[in-house]
Amino acid sequence: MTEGELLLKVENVSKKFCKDLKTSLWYGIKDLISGVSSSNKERILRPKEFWAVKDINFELKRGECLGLIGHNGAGKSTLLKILNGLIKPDSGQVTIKGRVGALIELGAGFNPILSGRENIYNNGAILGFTRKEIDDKLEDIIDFAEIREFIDMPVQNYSSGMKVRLGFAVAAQMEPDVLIIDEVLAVGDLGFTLKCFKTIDTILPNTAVVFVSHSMPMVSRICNKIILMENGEPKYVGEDIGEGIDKYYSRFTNNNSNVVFDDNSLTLDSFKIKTESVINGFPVINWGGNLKLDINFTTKIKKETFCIVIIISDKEQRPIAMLQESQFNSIENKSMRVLVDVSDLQLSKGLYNFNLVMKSGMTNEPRLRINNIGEFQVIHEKEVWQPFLLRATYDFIS
Ligand SMILES: Nc1ncnc2c1ncn2[C@@H]1O[C@H](COP(=O)(O)OP(=O)(O)OP(=O)(O)O)[C@@H](O)[C@H]1O
Repeated sequence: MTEGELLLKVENVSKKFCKDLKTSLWYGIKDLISGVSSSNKERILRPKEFWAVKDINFELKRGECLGLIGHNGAGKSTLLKILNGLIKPDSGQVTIKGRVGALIELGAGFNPILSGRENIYNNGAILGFTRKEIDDKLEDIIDFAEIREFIDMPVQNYSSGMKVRLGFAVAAQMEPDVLIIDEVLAVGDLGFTLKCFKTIDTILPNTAVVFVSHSMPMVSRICNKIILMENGEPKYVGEDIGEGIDKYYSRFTNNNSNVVFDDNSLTLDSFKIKTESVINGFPVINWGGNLKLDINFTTKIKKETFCIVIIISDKEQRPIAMLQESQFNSIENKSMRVLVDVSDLQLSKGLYNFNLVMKSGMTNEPRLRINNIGEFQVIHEKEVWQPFLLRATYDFIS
């Protein structure tokens, strides 16, 4: 076993499906009769057919983890099934060296009427282990899955979480060379998910992992390569996880700001993020640079003290930071302009948006709240997913 050894090679893999079953069956019969041998025919779409996976290429070495991301229906699971040999591609080739452990669909690979224990033996045998070898691993698998009480119950009576526990325990404890994991991990509870990530960290140096997920924090946590799929096609393939994730998020961005609350005591005229460059439609701020905002509004009531609150959220709408609040006194029907400056912005690389809240400085009651009022991206010259930096001083005492 050598680190860096090529374990998985995917060359020009494509798979087409048909949108309706009747036509699909008809094409199947036609193909059987005519014997589709020419690769040209395989690359042509007939009416109602579409590419679920199109021209995917990548290589994965021992110790590498590939994150496969994309919107619903992008073709990720189909590609995993091709890798696992469950589906034959229409064109292209998959070369795998060594043993494959896969956790693809809930309960897939298990016989529902057999018990958990019997299924462990079945799966082990499929992976090429002898009965004695499985005997030696059995206890570890049952312990890892934490389902000892239910190990002799038919798998069809297992809960979703129990199926995923058993599936991951078998896939990971059988020392696979290539480990394929679909979103299913999300079904496990937090304790089990954390345990799975710990296991992936432990086995990763000896394994090539392909990991499908919609959770970008999970992808950025474990992957060192990424493929973004869109309608079956690779939209980004590379080692800059941050760039792949940004491209994924930018597909879902909507520039419509969202007025959540408005009591008509002031109107927002404009909210501008002042930057020198714009990439892919987003204002760009260099990591450690200055964030400048230019906000214009008109106050409609007099003798009110307003408090301005600006919150920065990430693309999953989690609040990440809040700017220091500030107060101002209103004058009836008066336009006001406020310039905001935040220096040394050390947010991680990625896309962010602002929520703006104007509240009464006296009662704290909200007057106006607008979500997703402006988006920006933080970039960094390094290709790593830089975490949030906290300034610290170190006192070395000898
Ligand atoms: N057996 C099949 N017959 C016909 N179409 C199929 C079949 N399996 C998948 N598809 C279609 O292929 C496309 C890709 O599906 P796939 O399950 O690979 O997407 P995905 O990226 O895994 O999506 P999700 O994030 O929702 O799991 C979808 O349009 C789906 O409807």
